[in-house]
Amino acid sequence: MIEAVGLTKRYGDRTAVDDLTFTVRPGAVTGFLGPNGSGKSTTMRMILGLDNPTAGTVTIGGLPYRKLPNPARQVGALLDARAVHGGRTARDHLLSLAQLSGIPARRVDEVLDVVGLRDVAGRRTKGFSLGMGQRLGIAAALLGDPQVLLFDEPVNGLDPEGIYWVRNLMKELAAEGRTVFVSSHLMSEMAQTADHLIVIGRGRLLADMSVRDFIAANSAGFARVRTPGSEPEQRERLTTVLTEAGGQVLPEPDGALRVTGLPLPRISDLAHDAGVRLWELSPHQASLEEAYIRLTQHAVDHRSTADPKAGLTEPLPPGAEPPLPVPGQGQPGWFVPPPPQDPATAAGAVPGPQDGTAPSPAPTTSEDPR
Ligand SMILES: Nc1ncnc2c1ncn2[C@@H]1O[C@H](COP(=O)(O)OP(=O)(O)OP(=O)(O)O)[C@@H](O)[C@H]1O
Repeated sequence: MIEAVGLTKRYGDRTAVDDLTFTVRPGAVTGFLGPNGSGKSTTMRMILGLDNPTAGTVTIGGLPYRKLPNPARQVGALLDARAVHGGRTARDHLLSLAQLSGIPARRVDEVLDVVGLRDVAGRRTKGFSLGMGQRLGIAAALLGDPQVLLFDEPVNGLDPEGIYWVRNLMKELAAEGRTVFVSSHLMSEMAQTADHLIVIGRGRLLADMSVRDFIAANSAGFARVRTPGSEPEQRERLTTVLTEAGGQVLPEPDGALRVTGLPLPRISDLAHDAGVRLWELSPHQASLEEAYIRLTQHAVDHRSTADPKAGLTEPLPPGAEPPLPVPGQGQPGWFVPPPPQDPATAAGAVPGPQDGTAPSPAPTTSEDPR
């Protein structure tokens, strides 16, 4: 188990990690998510004793990393797969790590098998592809058969087969009862790998909840409705009746209407009663990726000025609902699902700096299985 309490790191006047409190439990894959520069690597380095916190503490199994009796046997980490002596073979690299930590040499061949590098174990690592380097880094993390594993962006540079393999490996390690903490800036990746999510933005905690709760709290459903394009008055009439019936209606750039707050059969009945013909009435679900973008949109340091999503940081007029996205359709400024309506369903969501409230750790419900 990893426990951070009030963890803070400042570099000069730059606060990289800001008062983070969270727990990473065994038996689950915990995804550590945040935009570029949000403080994920800095947090991981502090967990591993490579950086000293400016304030707060972080412990592994109750002890700071540097106080662990035999850290390599208890904690394995992949931080930077390129941090390898290129003149050494993969086997020699792992052998030297094993010797440093008193790990038997036979374990090297075991981990080479696990990561699928046995056939190239005698090759110098400077000729390795990015994916082979990642596999070697993962082998090094597994060397001491540790109970706690940290992986910083482990699928970077991997092909689809490699990504699939890493995903399954993480799940297997967690199923064996290990603590698996994996950073990524890709929500789509984490949604498929992680059981639990810790989301940060500009070093601050934004969410600490299960993937299931995150989906329940952030996936928004909506209906897409289209009337005959040559009859704009039908579209206007439909907008009026749907709004009067309590729906929220937003025009889409291609002429369709996006409707929330009314079930599909009700939309159909209202259109029929108003004498409006429908050319489309379809259900849609806002994706988790879009929910993640909404959560972190005010915590992004670097944004392309040519990015059409830049529009989503524009403040909405008072009382206006943010428009909903259509998955897979590029529509400027239309990417963000609304926040969950019922605060009870958003358990674990932590107020972020964007709303001016102080962040606080999420309530935890599950017991430490160890
Ligand atoms: N040694 C350092 N000196 C000064 N600033 C640093 C140092 N290390 C990190 N930072 C700053 O701290 C912030 C957090 O960086 P960090 O690398 O932890 O983010 P990250 O979430 O891992 O980003 P990425 O997804 O891009 O890897 C950034 O603004 C970074 O520039």
